[in-house]
Amino acid sequence: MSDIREKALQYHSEPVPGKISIELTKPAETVNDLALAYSPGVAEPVREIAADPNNAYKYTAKGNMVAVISNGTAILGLGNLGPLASKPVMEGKALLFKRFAGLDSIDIEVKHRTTEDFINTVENIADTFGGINLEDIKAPECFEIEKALIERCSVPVFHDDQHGTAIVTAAGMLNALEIQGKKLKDALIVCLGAGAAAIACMELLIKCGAQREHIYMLDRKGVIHTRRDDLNEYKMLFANNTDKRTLQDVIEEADVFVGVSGPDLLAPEDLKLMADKPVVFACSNPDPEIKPEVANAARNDLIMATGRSDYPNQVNNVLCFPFIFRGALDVRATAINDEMKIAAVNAIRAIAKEPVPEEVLSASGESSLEFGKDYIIPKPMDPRLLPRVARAVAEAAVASGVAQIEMPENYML
Ligand SMILES: NC(=O)C1=CN([C@@H]2O[C@H](COP(=O)(O)OP(=O)(O)OC[C@H]3O[C@@H](n4cnc5c(N)ncnc54)[C@H](OP(=O)(O)O)[C@@H]3O)[C@@H](O)[C@H]2O)C=CC1
Ligand SMILES: CC(=O)C(=O)O
Ligand SMILES: [Mg+2]
Repeated sequence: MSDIREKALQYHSEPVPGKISIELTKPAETVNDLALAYSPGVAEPVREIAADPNNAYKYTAKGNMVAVISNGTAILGLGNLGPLASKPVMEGKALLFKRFAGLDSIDIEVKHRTTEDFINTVENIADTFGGINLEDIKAPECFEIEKALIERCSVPVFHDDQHGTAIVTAAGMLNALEIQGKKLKDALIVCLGAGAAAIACMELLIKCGAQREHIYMLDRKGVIHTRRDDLNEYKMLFANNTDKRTLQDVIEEADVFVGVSGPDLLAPEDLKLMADKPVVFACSNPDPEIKPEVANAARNDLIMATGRSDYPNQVNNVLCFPFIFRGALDVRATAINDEMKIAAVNAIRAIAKEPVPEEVLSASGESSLEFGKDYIIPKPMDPRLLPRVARAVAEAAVASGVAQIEMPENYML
């Protein structure tokens, strides 16, 4: 067994299987405790909630609880391996919610026959939670699922692979282009992948200033162009009127490569065709579109990021989802809208430009980190992410009218 395989399997199996458990927040030792926790005392909050559903926030764990829900159809870049196989990733997301934002989270893996079955299942359990984080659901079904659930649920529903990835990609990209002396509005962009992450990343980059006609998107069949007759409505939005057909055709003189597709799909020869000072985000997990050591051997003027923790510049939705849900739940936002997403982009990118705390250096095994080629975006364990991103998101929710309560006094200060 390889070193990482052996260590990972041991980590997941010992001392107890899995990565999460449930803890009690109230005493449950005596007859009196049980008379409050269960029968007869529990009837009182039941009556309160039946009279006003908002009382669930007062008397249950709902307001601090996020469901991580998947059907296992796009588990990282490993593909459609089914709901049960996605459980380690979903437990992992729950671990990250708790570790980074103090949010309780439970993973739910759903078997279903039709897309409508999945939507109904989630809709029917949504009120139990403060928010729903959809995860690793493949395109194009993920778009229909998220849209239907946003319409039908009163708690925020957020497909992390779309919007969490897009927020972190936009934050990292704006910083990387700034370091390379380029502007997003001028950048020629190649996006390998045309699924959940790709469509959302490109849409958010456009909202941040990129030009749609400067983007070439590719799927398994090559460049997405107007003469193809096999495009779904989401890919159609990125169809270029062009004669270019292959990755090699479009990557020539490109400023930016975003990979949200699969492993080892960008060859060093392709990378050499890019413009001076390119930005390469090879974000497929666990294996990127090009390994940093291969990319850096091919040219030395690039900024390189991956989705992994073991290389510099981790562009991964972990930098977003714990904090955006924290902010959303703390003002009881009914949705996570564009204003909240852009607030998260700006808050994340600003932190990378400030001196790095000692504890982050120590947790990263680095003696120094400074805004530049190898440090375009904060590390996930940076303690400034929680207060800064959550506050920015909560303020944006209040300002944009989706918060159901006011900003808590001195929130995250
Ligand atoms: N770093 C991060 O934070 C994140 C990274 N990702 C990574 O992005 C990747 C995609 O995830 P997601 O969008 O959720 O999955 P989807 O299944 O929704 O989309 C996958 C897309 O990749 C395309 N693709 C797959 N293989 C190839 C190939 N050989 N050549 C060109 N295109 C290819 C598919 O093409 P087609 O449409 O033709 O099938 C599809 O458009 C995964 O590797 C995942 O790990 C995702 C989310 C977050
Ligand atoms: C990071 C993540 O969510 C993914 O690769 O799917
Ligand atoms: Mg994912």
